[in-house]
Amino acid sequence: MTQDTLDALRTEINEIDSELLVLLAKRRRISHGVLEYKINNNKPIRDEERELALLEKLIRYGKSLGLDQFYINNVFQVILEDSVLNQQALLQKSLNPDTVNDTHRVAYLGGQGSYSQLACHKYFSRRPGKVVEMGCQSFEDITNSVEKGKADFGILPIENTSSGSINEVFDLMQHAQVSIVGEVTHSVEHCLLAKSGIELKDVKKIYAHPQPFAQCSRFLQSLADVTHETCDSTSSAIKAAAECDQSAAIGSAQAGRSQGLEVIKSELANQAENHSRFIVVARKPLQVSTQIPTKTSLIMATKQHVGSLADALMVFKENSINMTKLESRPVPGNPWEEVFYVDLQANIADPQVQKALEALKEHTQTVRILGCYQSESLKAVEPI
Ligand SMILES: C=C(O[C@@H]1C=C(C(=O)O)C=C[C@H]1O)C(=O)O
Repeated sequence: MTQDTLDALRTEINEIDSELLVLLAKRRRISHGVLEYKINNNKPIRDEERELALLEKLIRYGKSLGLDQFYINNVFQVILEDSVLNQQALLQKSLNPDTVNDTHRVAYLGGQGSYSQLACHKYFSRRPGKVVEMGCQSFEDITNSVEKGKADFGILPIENTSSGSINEVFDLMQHAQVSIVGEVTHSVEHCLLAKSGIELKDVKKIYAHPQPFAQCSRFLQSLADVTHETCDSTSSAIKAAAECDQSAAIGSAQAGRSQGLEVIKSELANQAENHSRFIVVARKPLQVSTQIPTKTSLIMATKQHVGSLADALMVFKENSINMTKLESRPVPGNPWEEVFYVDLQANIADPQVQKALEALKEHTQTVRILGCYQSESLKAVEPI
């Protein structure tokens, strides 16, 4: 094949890709039209039956064109998720008009290339408006900026599939005067990053934030004679590695590239599926439509009786409310006292949920609602 034939084929591929983009944009616009029907008729945004029928039909048609089921399913799951999350974000925007600003000042941990910055980009990509990024040095700086009105939103990592709950953030939420207004899950692909020419055997020091150190503990144990230096964010770890010889940092390939570092080892996390869930906080709570999947997070201190936690949890069961997370944390200054963080699949605008929260008072000393927000974890429908 000649260079000219290759160029001609690539031109054709470029044209097809552009056509695909035009069609994807058109599909998204039409799905916004469907939203109007759902608003007027008070229907849930997600229609799983329709999604399943659509996927099955596409898989059948795709097969007749020589495309396999796995490929079609993967492509269309991404398209459907985008369609549903965009409709939900638009609906939320119409319900909370005072949050619709031209610019959102967003505080997150670290700077260029931090995982929090990637989560920030993902969350705000579905929300119109310009994002002004405010990289911070600590989680406390983030909540302080939101409390003082220096930032409109803060992004905080709350849990990870490899290292579990991020206790520092749970403890901060006990007292921070902020509300949870959203969540975003982002896959975290840890790589070992170093200056060009450095190989794994040359590395004597690894820089990272404590979370990546915890999430890659198995890989780190396999290295002999390597020291670890904790940094306050992934971006500062990458900067440090960019300035030192015989050293490396743990971060995303993308972040490493932005500082001229190369990937010398990838897939470092203990779990192959390494995802972090971030919460988005703001000063004021949001109103969430009952037409979309919603989460409510709360902190409660139960009474000091035998079985009081069990009694409190029974309230959720009796009201058919699904609990997706329960976490206990000590109360600073009160040894052996605990508070419980609870995530519910619930909307506080629902009378049944209000009834449950009222009943909860009987079994608790305090209950504080941390926020009610759009749940972004959509469970994909599975065609057979
Ligand atoms: C667009 C719609 O809303 C959602 C998105 C769908 C899509 O993008 O095809 C299908 C079903 C719904 O979950 C719809 O109901 O048709």
